[in-house]
Amino acid sequence: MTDREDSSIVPDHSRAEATIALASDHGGVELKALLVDHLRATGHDVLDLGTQGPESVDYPDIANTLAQALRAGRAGRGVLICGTGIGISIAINRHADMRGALVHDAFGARLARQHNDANVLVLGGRTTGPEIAKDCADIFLSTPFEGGRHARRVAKLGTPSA
Ligand SMILES: O=C(CO)[C@H](O)[C@H](O)COP(=O)(O)O
Repeated sequence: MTDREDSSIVPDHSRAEATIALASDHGGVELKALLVDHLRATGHDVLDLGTQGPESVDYPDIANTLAQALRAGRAGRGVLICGTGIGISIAINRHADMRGALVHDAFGARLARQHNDANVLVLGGRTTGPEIAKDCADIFLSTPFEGGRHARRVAKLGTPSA
């Protein structure tokens, strides 16, 4: 049997692409746990990158860990959470290949995909309630990018000129 015939050896990139990576600092750890359970219960493959407890950790480190996981192809999209979502949003958007969208409602979650082709949903664990967060995650993960005029604008995000 060749490697190509043995599915245990050939990496399943389509499965990794469908995987959702989640990560939070201590300010988002409870909401992350809730979303991990929710996404698994609704049939998603989930990669939980921590943190796992109340100990204080630094949100830039968490954002960098998630960026590395997406870049390595371990997941196709990410969810990041800190207390407000602000710090971890700033941190993830320092990576040129990451488009993190700090979202507070369903409308923002939908437009973050349709217009911005965001690959990382950012939430605030101390600002967004569990039902709204689940709604945001469901919409974010099921909404396609519209392309067209938005593709031109998204392309410009990668080439700041001033
Ligand atoms: O929201 C955040 C960053 O934007 C952090 O979660 C927050 O600053 C952590 O604060 P503390 O150390 O007081 O728990």
